[in-house]
Order: sequence, then structure tokens, then C-alpha cells
Amino acid sequence: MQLKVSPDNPLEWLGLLMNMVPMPLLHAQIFPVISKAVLEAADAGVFDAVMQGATTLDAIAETCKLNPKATTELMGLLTALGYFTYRNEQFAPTKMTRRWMRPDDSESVHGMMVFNNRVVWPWLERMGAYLRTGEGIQYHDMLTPEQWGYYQRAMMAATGTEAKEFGRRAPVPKGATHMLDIGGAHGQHSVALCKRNPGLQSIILDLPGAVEQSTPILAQYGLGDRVRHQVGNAVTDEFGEQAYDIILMSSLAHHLTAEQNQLVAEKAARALRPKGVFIINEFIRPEIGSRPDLVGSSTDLYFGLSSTAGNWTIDEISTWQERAGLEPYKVVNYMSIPGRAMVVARK
Ligand SMILES: C[S@@+](CC[C@H](N)C(=O)[O-])C[C@H]1O[C@@H](n2cnc3c(N)ncnc32)[C@H](O)[C@@H]1O
Repeated sequence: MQLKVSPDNPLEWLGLLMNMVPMPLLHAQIFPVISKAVLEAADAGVFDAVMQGATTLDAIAETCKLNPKATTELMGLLTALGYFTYRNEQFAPTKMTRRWMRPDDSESVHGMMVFNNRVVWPWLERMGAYLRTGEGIQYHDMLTPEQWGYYQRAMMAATGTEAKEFGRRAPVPKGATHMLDIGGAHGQHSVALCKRNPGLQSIILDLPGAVEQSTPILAQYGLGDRVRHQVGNAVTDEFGEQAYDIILMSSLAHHLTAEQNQLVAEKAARALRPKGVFIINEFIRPEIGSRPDLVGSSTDLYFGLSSTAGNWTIDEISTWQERAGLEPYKVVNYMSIPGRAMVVARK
């Protein structure tokens, strides 16, 4: 899947072909404004307001406590982006808005927008410093309890779609009963597998700030003790011996160094039962110069900035697993999320 500029007519097609369109202006001027406008709109409740019936400019401005002139500009942009249609001076949400922007829907990305607007946006200011020093923010060491809440709801929002596919396609050894979900946060991956496998139960190991904020999220799924949190640290804690059939580490490897990931793989290998699987679920770092993958490349830089680490290639991930004594089993590429894969090894 590619994110591309597509010409509307033959003249524009020719302009693009002949390099007459200053594409870098798109990145420099248009993309930053689009991103911030969408984040502020979500945070101010604009999408929800229209879905709840505030369909005129005045009603949106009043409901969301926005300036009327600025609201006109904002709604013009959001309509051009395909979030709304506009007829007879009334806005209506498009299918995209109804599917992805409802604040309380399990697949909504609203939580990610609030986190990115309130917490992540100021981090982007530090991109220049990161590029000069290679020192990222290490945000897990500095979030306030309120920010932990935004973070955990953002992870839940980012994973709603993926978790469904994970539930269908993750390999589950026959008769599996015990799972460990390292850095599992909201627990959606564990919930998806446990719902499909009635004999399975899962422990979600995560940092104290995450467990505090994610406990109410997990309770909503109604699986009780079958999926429960355990406060711990994947780097410093042991996972036990031959205790699990499935060990999952989803979206944590990109926060850890290669040495830390190797250490975690070795502890996971000891904690697996024979024929157990270790699934590293991750954004995959594209090789420089390979087919463009903006999700893989932009998350790589973003995780560098936010955690000093970054994405890893499939080879790098498999190497940690093999050095830990596990055998490569399979790589499952997601259909719903470009640039993401499960790299699975077996004991
Ligand atoms: C990006 S989130 C991923 C959450 C979830 N696994 C998913 O795929 O959506 C990373 C999670 O790892 C947790 N985490 C970070 N460092 C950790 C550590 N050293 N030990 C355990 N959990 C950690 C964070 O608190 C957070 O909940």
C-alpha cells in the first residue's frame, strides 16, 4: 500500500511526470498543517459533534467552543480531506469518519489523536536535537499519570483493527493453555486470542503506569481472571521456566536496544514450553532504498526520537530468536496494517 499524490487530469499527470510540481512544498507546508488540524479537530470534539447532529458551521463552533471564522477554515480543510461532505450549508460525516472517528468505538483512532495532540506534538520539536545527538526522549521514564492514560488509550486505538487480524492469524500451538503478553498494555491481543481459544489464559506484563491506566480498559472485555495484568519490567524481570505456550511481544522491541531484545528473547526461550511460540509483533524497518514504505520508515524515525531505539528488520528479529535457541517458524504480514508483521519462532 502506497501513500501517493495522484493527478486529477492529464495536464497534472504531465506536470508530475516532468517534475514541474514542487513536491517538497507538500511536505514542508501542507502535511504539517493537515496533521495538526486533524489532531486539534479530534481533540476539540469536531468529528463527534457532527456525528451527534451539529451539522452547520455555527453549531459546530458553538458545540466545540471554537472561533466561527477559524471553524470555517478548519471545516474547509477537513471536507477537502474527505472527513465530511457539504451540501445546503450542512456537513455530514463520510464513511471514513463514521468508521474511524467515533470516540468510543473499539476500532476508533480517536485515542491516538488525543495522545498525539497533547503529548507527542511537543516531542516533534525535539527532532533536530535527536538528529544531532542520537539521544531520544525515553518517554516511558517521564510520563505523568495523566499522560500514561492518554498513552494507553492511544495504544488501544492504534490496535483495534490489528488485534482482530491477530486473533485470526496468530499461530496457537495445539492445546495451548498459558500465554505471556510482554508490554501488553490494554491487552487487546491477548483478549483476541483468548476469545478464540476458550482453554487459553494470559498474563499481561507491563510497567506500573501502564497497568494502572489499562486495568479499567481490560475490564471492559469481560474475560475476568483469564486475562490479567502483572506489574513488571521485561528487561529486568525473569519470566519463569517452561511456563507458557505462547509468548507475545507486540510493539515493545522498537523501544528496546538490540542487546535488551536479545536478553528478552533468551528469557522468553527459557519460559516457553516445548513447541511453544515466541511472537514478535512489530513495525518492520524497510532497508534504505527498498520499495517505499512510509509507515515503516516514519515509525522508525519516530521511535528513534521517542525511545532512542527504532524499528528492526525481519532478519534482526529472527536472529535474536535463533541465538536464543528457538527455530524460525513463520512470518505473518498483516493485511490490514501496512509495514507490520508477526515474526514467529518455535521452541
Ligand atoms: C507501544 S506500547 C504497545 C502496547 C501493546 N503491546 C500493543 O501492541 O498495542 C508498548 C508497551 O510496552 C510497555 N513497556 C515499555 N517498556 C517496558 C518494559 N521495560 N517492560 C514491560 N513493559 C514495557 C509500555 O508501558 C507500553 O504499554
